[in-house]
Amino acid sequence: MHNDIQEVLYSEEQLQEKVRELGELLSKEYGGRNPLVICVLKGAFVFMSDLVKRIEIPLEIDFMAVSSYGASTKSSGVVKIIKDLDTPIEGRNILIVEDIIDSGLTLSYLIDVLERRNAQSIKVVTLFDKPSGRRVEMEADYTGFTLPDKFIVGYGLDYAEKYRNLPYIGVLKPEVYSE
Ligand SMILES: O=P(O)(O)OC[C@H]1O[C@H](OP(=O)(O)OP(=O)(O)O)[C@H](O)[C@@H]1O
Ligand code: HPA
Repeated sequence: MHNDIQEVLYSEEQLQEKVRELGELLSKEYGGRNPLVICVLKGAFVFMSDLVKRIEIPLEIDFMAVSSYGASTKSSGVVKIIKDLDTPIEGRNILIVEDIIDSGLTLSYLIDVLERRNAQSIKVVTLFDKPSGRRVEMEADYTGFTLPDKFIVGYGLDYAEKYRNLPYIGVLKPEVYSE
C-alpha cells in the first residue's frame, strides 16, 4: 500500500467486480443504440477505460474536460469547458461517464450544456456517489458505490493531481493534507 494511504476503501478486485456489473447492465440498456460514451476528464479516465471494455455492444467514445475542482469559479457554481467534444451529438444516445458526483456542480453544468445540443437521450453513469456533498440536485442513472463523507483518491481520482494511478480507492493520512 502507498505510504500516504491510511485506509483502503475499495480494493482493485471490488472495483473490477463493480465495473463488470455496470458493463453488463449497460450492454443490455444500450443494445442497438450505438451510444456515444463521454468521459469527463481527468478523473474518469481509468473507470472509462475499464468500463468500455465491459460494454459488449458497438459504441463510440469522446472526451470532455471542465475547469477543475477547488477552483474559485467552481465554488460559485460556474464551471467552464476546457475541452469540448469532437463531434455533434444531435440525435445521439449519450452516456456520460463520471468517477464521482460530490457537490453535483460539474455534472449539472455539463448536462445543461449538452441538453442544448438536441441529443436523443442523456444519461449518467458514476462509479462513486457522495450524497453528503451535494450543493445542487443531481442523481446519476447508474451508480457503482455510495460513499461516506470522505475524500477519496486512486483509480483516477486525485489529491493535488497525485494518486490517480493507484489501482484501489483509498483515504489519505491526515498529515498529507497539511504538508
Ligand atoms: O460533483 P462535483 O463536486 O462537481 O465533483 C465531481 C467532479 O470533481 C472531480 O473532478 P475535478 O474537477 O477535480 O477534475 P479532475 O477530474 O481533472 O480531477 C471529479 O472527477 C468530478 O468530475
Ligand atoms: O472525494 C473526492 N476525491 C477526489 N476528487 C474529488 N472530487 C470531488 N470529490 C472528490
